[in-house]
Amino acid sequence: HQNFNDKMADASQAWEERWSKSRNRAYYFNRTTGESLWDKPAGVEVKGSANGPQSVRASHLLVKHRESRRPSSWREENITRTKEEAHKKIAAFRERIVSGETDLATLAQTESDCSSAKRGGDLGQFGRGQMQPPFENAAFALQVGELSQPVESDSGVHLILRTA
Ligand SMILES: O=C(CCc1ccccc1)N[C@H](Cc1nc2ccccc2[nH]1)C(=O)O
Repeated sequence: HQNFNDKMADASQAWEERWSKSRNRAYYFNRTTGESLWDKPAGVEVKGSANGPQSVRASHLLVKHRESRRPSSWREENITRTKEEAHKKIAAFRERIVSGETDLATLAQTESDCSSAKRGGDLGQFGRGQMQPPFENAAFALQVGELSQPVESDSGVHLILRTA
């Protein structure tokens, strides 16, 4: 049988992050003891579950176009650019971010066609099932700090930065 110290060692390795659909927030579950905590337990490493993270935090810059689900935004009452023109704009924005000339949060504030522009594109933390599938799949595939390639959704063309 395991002595006390071994049992404690196992329990400290067993924390994993999960997503509460009811509360729309992450929580922490210990697979060894079965306990759940809302706050991240201090001083222990929390693994994403085996199949990737349960939730991510991301910011994005959206360029809408004439085929967007809602071709209007705080920036532009009636958006008429073509999808091709939107891709050109997004590619140019991505180049400026990758070159280090600016960053996504700064650009999103003036250029993003999403209301999150005011918050530097920050969408907060989200779990699966909340965002449009192409956006969700791209965001969940990013490492923390990684900038996506251009991503198309029904809303338009996005650049996504995973922040947590
Ligand atoms: O849906 C929203 C609001 C998103 C939001 C979430 C959390 C905080 C702030 C904003 N805005 C749409 C544009 C839009 N479409 C999206 C699709 C996926 C992710 C973000 C998106 N933003 C629009 O304005 O048409």
